[in-house]
Amino acid sequence: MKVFVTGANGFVGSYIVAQLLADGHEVFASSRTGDLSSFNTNKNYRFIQVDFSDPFSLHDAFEFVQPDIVVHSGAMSRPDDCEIKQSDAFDTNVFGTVQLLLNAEAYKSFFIFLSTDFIFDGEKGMYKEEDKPAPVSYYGKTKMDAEEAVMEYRHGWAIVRTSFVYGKPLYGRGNFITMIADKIRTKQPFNVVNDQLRTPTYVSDLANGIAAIVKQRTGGVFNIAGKNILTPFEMAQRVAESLGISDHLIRPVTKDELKELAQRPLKGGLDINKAISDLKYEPVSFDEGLRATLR
Ligand SMILES: NC(=O)C1=CN([C@@H]2O[C@H](COP(=O)(O)OP(=O)(O)OC[C@H]3O[C@@H](n4cnc5c(N)ncnc54)[C@H](OP(=O)(O)O)[C@@H]3O)[C@@H](O)[C@H]2O)C=CC1
Ligand SMILES: Cc1cn([C@H]2C[C@H](O)[C@@H](COP(=O)(O)OP(=O)(O)O[C@H]3O[C@@H](C)C(=O)[C@@H](O)[C@H]3O)O2)c(=O)[nH]c1=O
Repeated sequence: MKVFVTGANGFVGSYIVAQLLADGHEVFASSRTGDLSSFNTNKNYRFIQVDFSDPFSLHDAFEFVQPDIVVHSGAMSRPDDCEIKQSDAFDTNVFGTVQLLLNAEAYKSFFIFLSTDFIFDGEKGMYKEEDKPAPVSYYGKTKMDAEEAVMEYRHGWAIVRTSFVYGKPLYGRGNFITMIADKIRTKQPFNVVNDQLRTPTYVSDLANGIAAIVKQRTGGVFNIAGKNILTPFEMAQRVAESLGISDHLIRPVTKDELKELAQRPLKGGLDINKAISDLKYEPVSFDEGLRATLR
């Protein structure tokens, strides 16, 4: 299959590209800036630098690729940035997604969209696919709006909701786990929130789940996340145990003490039973994911 992947320079996107290449697909990786990967020796790999919120360059990219499948991972993915730069967040996360859908329509591409547990309000927790979105941040609102556009698409779509992705970056940005491991190793004082609940997702599991959807072209909404629910402080404690460091300076705080810019769902977390039954999704435990991330 010819697969067009957006956000390929990103933390998650780089793993999606690696997995699809390993599965033998022809991968057209795209990002706004230049290729950061070392995949260019692979005959099934091409890189296209394109801003998906620019209709003209995107039209040329699609005319060149004519993809069977689009995996749209690109986004303005930091909730605090989205809260303060809301027009940029809308242009990237909503308008950009609509531009991709309009171009995909011309080639009847199957469309896979990366979404988030941040579309929920965090009152209930452990959300199922059929639960009603009610975002508490502008980032979450842009992803909910983009989901609505994807659901109008007529040539086959899947929405992959995930949460708190972690792992060893290939070349994309770091993540909470790699950041906190550094604070623990270097004994830096750091306050970590202990009243938010998340289902941390090992990045290779997420890429595997997406690869299963690419292979089967299974339509619908899927929660692809980890199987354990923890607070970020509990995760930090597990990181310290995994590193065998007890004299670290990580301290628990409440979300009100942390004073994050964007509001985040208190009880996040995604129920993954549908992915387990429909996609044969089998995520590792958080401790297994940590070992792979920290080794
Ligand atoms: N990481 C997480 O914990 C979670 C992530 N998600 C979702 O998963 C997806 C991937 O997240 P993640 O890998 O962490 O994000 P990153 O911030 O690591 O990567 C985002 C990517 O999007 C690209 N991008 C942004 N704007 C544009 C644009 N206008 N045109 C082209 N490319 C653009 C960036 O390109 P460049 O670097 O070249 O500028 C970058 O490659 C996102 O949709 C995010 O919302 C959902 C839940 C949790
Ligand atoms: C910076 C900072 C964060 N934290 C906590 C807040 C948060 O719960 C956790 C992770 O913070 P981050 O800013 O890395 O991630 P955050 O933006 O909270 O994570 C979100 O990312 C986007 C893309 C999503 O879609 C969500 O699913 C979720 O993964 O760390 C602290 O406890 N102390 C700190 O000083």
